[in-house]
Amino acid sequence: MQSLIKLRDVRTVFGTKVVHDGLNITVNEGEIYGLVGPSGCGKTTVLREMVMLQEISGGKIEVLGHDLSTISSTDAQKLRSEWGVLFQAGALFSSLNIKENISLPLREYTDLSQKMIDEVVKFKINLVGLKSSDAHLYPSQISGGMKKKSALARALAMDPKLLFLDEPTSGLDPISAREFDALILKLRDLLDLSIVMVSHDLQSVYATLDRVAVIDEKKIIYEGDLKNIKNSTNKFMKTFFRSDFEQ
Ligand SMILES: Nc1ncnc2c1ncn2[C@@H]1O[C@H](COP(=O)(O)OP(=O)(O)OP(=O)(O)O)[C@@H](O)[C@H]1O
Repeated sequence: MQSLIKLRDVRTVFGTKVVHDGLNITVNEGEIYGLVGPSGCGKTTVLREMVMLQEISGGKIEVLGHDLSTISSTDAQKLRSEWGVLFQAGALFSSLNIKENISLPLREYTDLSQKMIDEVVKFKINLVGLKSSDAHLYPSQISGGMKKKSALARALAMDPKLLFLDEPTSGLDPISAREFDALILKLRDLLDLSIVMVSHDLQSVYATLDRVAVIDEKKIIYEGDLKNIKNSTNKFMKTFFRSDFEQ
């Protein structure tokens, strides 16, 4: 199996605060890989480091065969078009409607004609389960679930191999959250995606993840499938995966 993302001995320091001290992570092709851990352990920061929004203080990150610390700006620009990102906050531009939001990456990274862009956007809107008639609505006019779907459609605009999701079900009601889990699984199979997902949502973790990495005390304290979790003696893991320990 090919590994698409490799973090080796990654260190992250903000001022005097050490957030990560030697993270090792391997994300394989085709898997849905989760990052969990206590609040403030640096899950979002790892995701930002993987997509070149945050520099690391030490170690090495490789994504799709590129060492991020030595990559040229041309390769970096190309690499950015090979992944999609769904961040927790500020997902959509409020002054643009759904169609315009999804069009953004196509305008930035391609020279497709307006007609082609409209076709791609129409397809993506359908792919995530929105209606064609939703295209002209603005973020303020749609539900939380629809916003997440729109942001997902935008993340998928460029047909990425890799998708990064930061707490995709946060703020959603339980029904919409489970619907979003199902959508992620469906899209992974349909589009052959590899997905890295930060989550606090235990149901989502069990419904979607193939493997999980647990960050605690600045390190990865567990990396593997969800079956072996109950052998852990770590306090966070015992609390987070409580139902597994009670069986
Ligand atoms: N740009 C920054 N400058 C200074 N400190 C930062 C910066 N970004 C993150 N931090 C700090 O790094 C730590 C990890 O933050 P991060 O948001 O990655 O945690 P998290 O695990 O995603 O948290 P949560 O689960 O609460 O969302 C926090 O203490 C945060 O304050």
